[in-house]
Order: sequence, then C-alpha cells, then structure tokens
Amino acid sequence: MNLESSINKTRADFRTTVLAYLEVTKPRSVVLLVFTALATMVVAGAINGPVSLSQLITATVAVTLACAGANAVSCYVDRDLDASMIRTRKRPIPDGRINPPVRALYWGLFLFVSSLILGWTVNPIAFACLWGGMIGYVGIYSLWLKRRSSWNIILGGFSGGLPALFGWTAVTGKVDLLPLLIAALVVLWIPNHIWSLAIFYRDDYARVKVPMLPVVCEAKKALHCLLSTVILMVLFSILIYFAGSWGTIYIMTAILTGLAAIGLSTYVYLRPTPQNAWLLFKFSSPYLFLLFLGMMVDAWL
Ligand code: HEM
Ligand SMILES: CC(C)=CCC/C(C)=C/CC/C(C)=C/COP(=O)(O)OP(=O)(O)O
Repeated sequence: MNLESSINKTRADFRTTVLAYLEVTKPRSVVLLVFTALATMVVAGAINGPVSLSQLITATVAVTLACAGANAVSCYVDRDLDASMIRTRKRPIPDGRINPPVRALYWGLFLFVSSLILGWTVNPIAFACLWGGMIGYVGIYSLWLKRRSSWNIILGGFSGGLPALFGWTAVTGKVDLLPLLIAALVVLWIPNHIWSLAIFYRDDYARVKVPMLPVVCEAKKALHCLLSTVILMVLFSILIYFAGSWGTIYIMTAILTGLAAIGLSTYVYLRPTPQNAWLLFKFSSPYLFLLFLGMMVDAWL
C-alpha cells in the first residue's frame, strides 16, 4: 500500500473510531435529555432571576457529559444483550468498532467524571442530580431491574426525570415543587416511550429474556397500561400549568400535544399492529420536545 492510500486509510479509521465513540453515547436520547434540562434552566431563570451565559453553558455541558457517560456505561453493561438483539447488534461494541468493550466503560466513566467536576462548580444539589441520574439509570435500571422485572422502566425511569431537575437546581441551587412535577412528567412519559417500542420489538426482547411489560403480558393489557399512563401524563402536563405562572403558550401546547398523544394511543389500542406501535414510539420524542419547548417559550416571553 503506497503512502497516500495508507494516509487515507488512517484518516478513515480515525473517523470511524470517533463516530463509534459518539454513537455509543446514544446521542439522539442525549439531545432530548439535555433539552429537558435546558428548558427547566430557562424556566427557573424566568422565575428566579436571570442566568448568566457562562452558568448556562457550564450546566448544559455538565448534563450532556453525564447523560452521554451514563449511556456509554449502559452500552458496556448491556453488551451481551446488544449483541443478541436485532435492534442493537450493529452498535459499536457488538460490531467490534469499540474493542475491547471495556474501552466503552472507560469512555463513559471519563465523560461522567468530567460532568461531576463541572457539576461541582455549579452547586452541590445539581451535582447530586448527576449522581442520581447515573445511579438510577445504570444502577437501578440497567444492572438491577432491566433483566429481572417487567416494572423495570417504572423504578428505573426516575433517572429520566433527573436532567430536568438538574436544570432547575443548576440555576436556583434548590429543589421546588414545580421542577419535581416537571421531572415526574418525564417519568410518566417513559412508559409510552418504551412500551410502544417494546411492542414493536416484542420478539427481540423475548429472545434475550428482558421482561418488558409487552413481553410478559399480552399486547392488549400492555396497551391498556400504556394508554393509562398517557392519560395520566397528559393530565400531569395540565396540572403543571396550575403549579407554575404559565401563559397561553404552554397550556395550548399541553392541550394540543396531549390530545394528539391520547388520540394516537387510543388508535394504537384499537388497532394494535406493530407498525402503529412504532408510530407511537416515534411520536413520543417530538411530543416531549414540543411540551418542553412550550414551557421554554412561555417562560421566555
Ligand atoms: C428508563 C428510561 C428509558 C428507557 C428504558 C429508554 C429506552 C429507549 C430505547 C430502547 C430507545 C431506542 C434506542 C434505539 O433503538 O436506538 C430509546 C430511544 C430514545 N430515547 Fe429513550 N428511554 C428512556 C428514557 C428516555 C428519556 C428520559 C429520554 C429523554 C427525555 C429519552 C429519549 C430518547 C430519544 C430521543 C430516543 C430516540 C428516539 C427516536 O429514534 O425516535 N429516553 N429509548
Ligand atoms: C443526569 C443523568 C445522568 C441522567 C440519566 C438519564 C438517562 C441516560 C436515561 C436513560 C435514557 C435511555 C436512552 C435509556 C435507554 O434504555 P436502554 O438501555 O434499555 O436502551 P437500549 O436497549 O436501546 O440500550
């Protein structure tokens, strides 16, 4: 191989490696997780006084590193499942782009420790939220419940609300009722987010013996639970309106997206095809994004 082609190969290999270490952090989920934190930072700033740009940047980088690190550690923990599931077997660890797999663990721990260092400069409560997210997701969900209980995402799901709580505490240095309700909204969003996916990938989860609810009970009962959590989630999004000093933008967003969520979940309940379940899964993230965007814009104006 001549010098030029070996340089091109080295460049291509470097690019593949960089992309693999990005992919192992599950960046799409990190974007929405961080957005929930950013939204609560803006809301907290609107209520408790302006946030400096440096404070906003520091907190955003910290929660980004924490979520990315938690996801990378989770990919290491679940490397056996990922290698066996159709949905995940092309991920960087199972397909060998990160080898040995322990490198993903070191990478995730490096990202998480970096987030803790930044988090400590923000304030101790925000620092604690980062710890809570890692312990909740990797400890309670990935290591303890995911493979043992069909309620894994209920107890493990609390970690999903911690980025939103982090955002508020990063600005105010304390916990209030409103951010707890907002965090609880994310937790209530998780069942429809993951159970809709688990209905679509039911056989995949069954083969690796991960007892997601749609795997251990028939689809109709799982959909009944899913629809109930969606109704509860929408009611919660309306309750948040009364718990904060929101305007028309937020309440209209909550009502319109809530009607769409209940409508789609009811449709999937009545026509429980895998394709409809997938549609509900793909709708779940835009729903949460729009709700938090409504909060952010309402607080801004
Ligand atoms: C215990 C809690 C959670 C579980 C078990 C879970 C599970 C999953 C799974 C299995 C996927 C599909 C990944 C793939 O196949 O590529 C996914 C995607 C995703 N998750 Fe979650 N998730 C949880 C919490 C959250 C939270 C709290 C957020 C954000 C606030 C979030 C945001 C996303 C996003 C944005 C995607 C990509 C969706 C898409 O591709 O349309 N997840 N999640
Ligand atoms: C503050 C802080 C660190 C909070 C942590 C928040 C966090 C990372 C929540 C988990 C989000 C997520 C994409 C879970 C995937 O579940 P899974 O592992 O079952 O998905 P998979 O089957 O696709 O791997």
